[in-house]
Amino acid sequence: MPLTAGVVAVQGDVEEHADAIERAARARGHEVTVREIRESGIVPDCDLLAMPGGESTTISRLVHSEGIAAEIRDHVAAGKPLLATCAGLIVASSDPNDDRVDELGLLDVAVERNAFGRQKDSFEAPLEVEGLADDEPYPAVFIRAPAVADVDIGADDNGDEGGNGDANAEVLATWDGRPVAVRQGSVVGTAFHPELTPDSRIHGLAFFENEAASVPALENEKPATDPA
Ligand SMILES: NC(=O)CC[C@H](N)C(=O)O
Repeated sequence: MPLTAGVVAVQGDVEEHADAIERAARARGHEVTVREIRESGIVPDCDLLAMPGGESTTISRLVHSEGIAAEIRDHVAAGKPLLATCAGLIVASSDPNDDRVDELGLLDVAVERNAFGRQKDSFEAPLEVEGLADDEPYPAVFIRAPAVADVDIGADDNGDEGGNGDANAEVLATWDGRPVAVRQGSVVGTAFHPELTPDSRIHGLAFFENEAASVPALENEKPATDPA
């Protein structure tokens, strides 16, 4: 059975995420169909989900108004993998430190928007990322990126449904002393844009090498831990 992947397509690098998902999946012997998500009704069919960057206030407004927010929460509650990048990480967090963002509360972390300042609007950094298929630094592209300000802040305090079960958020990578990649259960969040490099190891980590996430097994499968 081919996998179905969804990319939240209200804003951001939708095609680039779709390409990275296809590369990561095919390298592991999965066929994958990628669907763009602009309205409700698609997420329930998806095995994997990516929520791209863009502008977090806009993305959060649209995922709620289109009825996608509740479906993303159900997806995560079912243990299916979600990769949330840059503004997607802000929206997935439990505390965006900004009232204009209506967060999903899927990662028990607080974030700081635009944490790396104006001078460094965008930059590339070689990151050591825990859990990658090999030890090569990951070439991470940061664009007006957030950072994680606090890990494990517990359930969100605004009464939203969601949260991420009993798992703790763990830091997978830091830059400049600040956490920039985190994982909690089946959710991986990055402050950077893994879709903007040819290196699909972050997509591989989020979707195929995360033991806490459920992805349908391949038929006649060798274990999905085989590095690509
Ligand atoms: N590249 C991005 O996704 C930038 C995120 C944006 N600075 C925000 O706070 O929403």
